[in-house]
Amino acid sequence: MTRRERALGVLRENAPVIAPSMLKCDFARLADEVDLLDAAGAKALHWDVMDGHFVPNLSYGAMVIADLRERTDAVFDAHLMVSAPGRYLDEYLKAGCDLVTVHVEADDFSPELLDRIRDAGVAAGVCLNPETPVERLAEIEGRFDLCLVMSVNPGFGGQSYLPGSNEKIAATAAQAPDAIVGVDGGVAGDTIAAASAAGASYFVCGSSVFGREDYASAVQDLAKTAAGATR
Ligand SMILES: O=C(CO)[C@@H](O)[C@H](O)COP(=O)(O)O
Ligand SMILES: [Fe+2]
Repeated sequence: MTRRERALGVLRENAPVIAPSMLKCDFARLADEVDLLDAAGAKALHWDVMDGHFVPNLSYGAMVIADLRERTDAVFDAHLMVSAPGRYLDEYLKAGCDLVTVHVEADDFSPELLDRIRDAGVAAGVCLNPETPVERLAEIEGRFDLCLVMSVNPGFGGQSYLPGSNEKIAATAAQAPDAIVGVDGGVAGDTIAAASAAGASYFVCGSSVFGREDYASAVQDLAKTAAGATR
């Protein structure tokens, strides 16, 4: 079984999936945070990679992700907020990521970039910034497994969920019915139900997990709220 097949199985069988955004964890205790999330039953960990160019912030890269890979079986999702994902992609594939998500707005984005991810046996994700229309998905139809709708401007955790994000989720689900629809930014107890009702099944949650003492109840409460939403 490829990493792609395993990851898509995990995300579909466990939907709605809460993926803690590691940007918001305590970096001084990074390995412990991964262990705690593993014990909390997190099915996916979302690694926000930032180059200080595509977004005005820096985070961590493939070497850090690789060193944490063996600590958990959770799906490793690398969200590449970098201007040149094509230049660095191989490092993330080698680091053991199961899902690699690239932005259509990146300088070297191309449909072939998504093919490279899948050819490596890894699930291909595509991400849309808030101002990017869902029509951009038409040119890459059938070439991605997950579409991540940014519900904040990328670069920082702890921002507020942008109005219009749920309409964008619904439009994405209509445009790409075979893909998993994810949402990233400001997803919390008061926003997750409407996002779920709009069609999202993969929820990146930073502050709403790491802001809680007990990660297991945070993940369970968010998943329960998402699952209880009616479409
Ligand atoms: O990609 C990003 C930000 O660029 C996100 O993954 C955030 O890190 C999510 O954090 P919260 O908004 O949930 O606090
Ligand atoms: Fe992210």
